[in-house]
Amino acid sequence: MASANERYGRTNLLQENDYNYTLQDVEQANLFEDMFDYDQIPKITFNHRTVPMHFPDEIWITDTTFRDGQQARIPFSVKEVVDLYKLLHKLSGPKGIIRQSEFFVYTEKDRRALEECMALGYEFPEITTWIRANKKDFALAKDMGIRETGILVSCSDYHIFNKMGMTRGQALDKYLGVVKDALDMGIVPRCHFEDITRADFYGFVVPFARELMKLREESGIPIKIRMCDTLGYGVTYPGASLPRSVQGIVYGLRFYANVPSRLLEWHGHNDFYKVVCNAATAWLYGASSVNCSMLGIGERTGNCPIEAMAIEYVQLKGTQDGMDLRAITEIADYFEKELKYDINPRTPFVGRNFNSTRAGIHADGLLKDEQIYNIFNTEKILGRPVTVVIGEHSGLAGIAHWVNAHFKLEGAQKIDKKSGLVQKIKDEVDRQYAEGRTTSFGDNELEMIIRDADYMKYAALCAHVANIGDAPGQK
Ligand SMILES: CC(C)C(=O)C(=O)O
Repeated sequence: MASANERYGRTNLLQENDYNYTLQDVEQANLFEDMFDYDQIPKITFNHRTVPMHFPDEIWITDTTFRDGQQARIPFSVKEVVDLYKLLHKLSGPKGIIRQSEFFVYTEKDRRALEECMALGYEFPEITTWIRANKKDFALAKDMGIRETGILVSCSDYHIFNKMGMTRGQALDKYLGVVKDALDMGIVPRCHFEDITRADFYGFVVPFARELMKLREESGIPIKIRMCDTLGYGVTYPGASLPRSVQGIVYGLRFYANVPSRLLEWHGHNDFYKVVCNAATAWLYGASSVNCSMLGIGERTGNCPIEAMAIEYVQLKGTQDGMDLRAITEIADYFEKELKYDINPRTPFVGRNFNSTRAGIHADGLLKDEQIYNIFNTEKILGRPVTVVIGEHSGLAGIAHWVNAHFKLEGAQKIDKKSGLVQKIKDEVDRQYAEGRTTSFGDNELEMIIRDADYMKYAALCAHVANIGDAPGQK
């Protein structure tokens, strides 16, 4: 029998360009120990090769909350999946910016959640699955009316040699066999290239992708490649070398393996704080799709937060394209209230304090013109008015801003920092700090201070809020 090197060699591959990288069926694993010496912090190396940007005409987001996200928490109930899926649909909008969401189908409960979401009849996000790579699971997905499914095809030697105990040739044979099974059943395979940022790009990743594109050509079925930055090693610095260069990976798959943008998807993790920038870079260099989870839940430090990429989409495209960004706030509320999930208060776009200030000097600016200290009109776009947290340094301006926002006072109703009520609140706040308090004031506490300082005024403020149909209380 021909060796893997011969089988996947030059003659066996598409010949569209001069760079016909062929499988290097090496005897020893290449673990890139110059970059990844396990006893040291990994290194970012540079070969100073830069690649051109190529922003696809159409970009979108896919969701992995119910797969990678769910793996890192107590499993969701069927109702929770359905509720969250409805919010994803709302965020997605009619153009399907949140295009797909992947579901497990292992257990009875998984399948019930999937069926209930399918029964909603939404076009977006399309429901896809993630399955074990065997014929039984393919049949299961097919029977449930699933068009596309994810399959694990780990591609670094850490996985091929050290986890699966195979050679690259054996791994390639196995993966192609599984993909062929999916194609035989008429299912679109989404190949999850696990650990691509530690894989031999020219010796395994590109030759494998070329074989997949050959199968795509033969079958007419669009085989997708998901580039999985499993441990978050990807970097976006110009001239950084492979396998860590995000733009290098995307460019290489497009150019050396002829994978079209619409079949390329980036899936990152946040181990080195780079997950959002890496995903945006994947878009900018030619991947149409980035894979995310709500609030970035997922293994270890998590996945790329879907809300971050929804906002990034608008920044890059200059349009919301039908997305309802207020769904971001509803998702955050659902996680906090229904799932009892703690969101770090500083988390951009969803944390309690993402648009709040404690500094009196900032509050003073906010009182004069909100734009001075708020990133954008967070009330209009996300349903999150800018807030002031009352602490030791909030000052009269901060307290006045808090009263106006908390009791929803507009225009002439607004109270000024020189008002007697504001002074009384400040006196009490100062008194408590002078007695040794160190924490900031909660909304309820401040309400009680107002009630004790001026009961009639407090009753009038509460009546005002009740009249405009909302209870007081900032997020
Ligand atoms: C299991 C794989 C596909 C994954 O999610 C990852 O690499 O992060």
